[in-house]
Amino acid sequence: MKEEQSSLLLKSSSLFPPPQGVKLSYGTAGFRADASILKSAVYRVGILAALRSLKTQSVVGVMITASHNKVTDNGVKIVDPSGGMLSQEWEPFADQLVNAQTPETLLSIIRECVEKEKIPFDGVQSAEILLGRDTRPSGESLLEAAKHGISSIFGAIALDLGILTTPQLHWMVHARNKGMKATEPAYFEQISSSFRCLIDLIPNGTKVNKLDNRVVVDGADGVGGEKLLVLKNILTDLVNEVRNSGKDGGLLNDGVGADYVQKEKVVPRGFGSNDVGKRCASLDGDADRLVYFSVPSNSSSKIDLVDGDKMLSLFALFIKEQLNILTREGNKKSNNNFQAHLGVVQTAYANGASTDYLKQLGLEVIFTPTGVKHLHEKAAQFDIGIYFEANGHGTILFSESFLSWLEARNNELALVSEGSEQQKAALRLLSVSKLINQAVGDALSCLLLVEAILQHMDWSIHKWNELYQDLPSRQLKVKVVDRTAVVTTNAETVAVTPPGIQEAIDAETAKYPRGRCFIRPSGTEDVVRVYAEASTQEGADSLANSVAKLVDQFLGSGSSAR
Ligand SMILES: CC(=O)N[C@H]1[C@@H](OP(=O)(O)O)O[C@H](CO)[C@@H](O)[C@@H]1O
Ligand SMILES: [Mg+2]
Repeated sequence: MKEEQSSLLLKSSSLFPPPQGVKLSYGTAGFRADASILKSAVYRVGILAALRSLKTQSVVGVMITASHNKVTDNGVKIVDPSGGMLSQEWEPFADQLVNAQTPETLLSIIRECVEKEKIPFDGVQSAEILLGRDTRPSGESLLEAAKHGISSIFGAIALDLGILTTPQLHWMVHARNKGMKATEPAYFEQISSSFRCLIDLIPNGTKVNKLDNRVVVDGADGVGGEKLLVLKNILTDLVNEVRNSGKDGGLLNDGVGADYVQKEKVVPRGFGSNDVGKRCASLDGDADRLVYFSVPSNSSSKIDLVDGDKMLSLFALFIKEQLNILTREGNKKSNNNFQAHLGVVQTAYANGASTDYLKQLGLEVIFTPTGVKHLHEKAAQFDIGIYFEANGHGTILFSESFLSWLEARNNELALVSEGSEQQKAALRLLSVSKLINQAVGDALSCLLLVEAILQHMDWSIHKWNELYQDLPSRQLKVKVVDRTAVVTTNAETVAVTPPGIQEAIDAETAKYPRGRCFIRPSGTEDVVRVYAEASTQEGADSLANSVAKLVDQFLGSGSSAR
């Protein structure tokens, strides 16, 4: 590393001293903490992003968001050239970099990484980083810190894209590296035109959302609400109303948003008994999660939740149907056949009833630890891989080889049987692959796909919800002295430490019919999470409470709270 580069790094890093006595770690989705202590971390992530871009000789992204967390929190994560999460191999380096106490240690860690990773670091190669942030008030100054980090690497360029949803930034990084247009209008154009294609391909052609039967969306008072209003202007018959759009002064994620709705199973602010029977949906604070819900007639605040597992089931059913049409009878004559391997990926938080349902459909179901980075990696191993977290974060990945086969098959069918059911099925799958975000779970594109499939099936939200009945479940958070004392294995379903806790959980679980329970340390909050399922709600609640007490006993003081 040249002398000028080293002194530039020493000088600029001295402007961003790390907070004393704080250790941050690159958790489930990057660094997250109270925004007031994040400047130094974000500055250093700027440096890291520039190094990653040099290493991969591609465009990378930096997103400043704390998603569903409270408005005073913020966070930062890197988007890899593929549009996915930062390669997990680089996470330890991110931790070291962010926790280095002095500019000199920081410099020596950078030097080590440059050497180990053989990063072309001569100031000749250039790095390019796309920057985005959500609507948090702290976002602007944190974004400036990221720019400082980037510009402390010679030849690195930062492109500030302003306020974006997290999936928009992922989509743009993916698009840029594929040589496609990576702008917000290009994003909206792609998702809205592929949505229109799906609608045009609805059997018998005619169904369009009746005006009084359009979805009502809770925007979590965040960036998703703002962007959905843009989409509403492009697809005028899509959404009935966007509430909590962030424009009317409501506080981000405060009694609103997908996380609140999914975990508390109550209506978000601004919804109530007037909404009985309507199809409602909720985005999270950075619009990478989506859940649906309806308000039952006997209640003003309780909801019937349609979560990520149900979305996964709906998508799986639709894709499977299209694949069946494409490969049935008349098709066998074609020399151009392909047995597409369709698989689904879930985490331990998936409702047990959803897993049973997916297996009944004949699908291969794989489990990974929590966090999209794990699910995405597994889903990418299928020709078509669908992954969802129960909280509504997920997408459908199509392999390059399947897509090229599909394009060729579609062209072949267009010649021999244009407009046939087979060709329509091919076109539907092609449209889904363009509509659904190939980089990461995306609430806006998932909303469009759900809306298109419900119209295709001519299903109400109730009919969709009846695909299977969720097993009653309960989630709790327990504050403990040191959550890292909990170490898990088997896709987080078994706690290896502290010793004896798993046996105690098993003994408790065995008391409940259809009981299932696990604990794990959160990667985004300073808590241990408890998840319990049982055949009744009382059972699930009581199992979760007993296990929360065990966590308290084994891990030291803290109060358990929902
Ligand atoms: C139970 C739960 O919902 N956990 C969420 C939450 O992670 P934790 O590590 O559980 O805090 O935030 C992650 C990032 O948004 C998301 O991927 C994950 O599913
Ligand atoms: Mg989110």
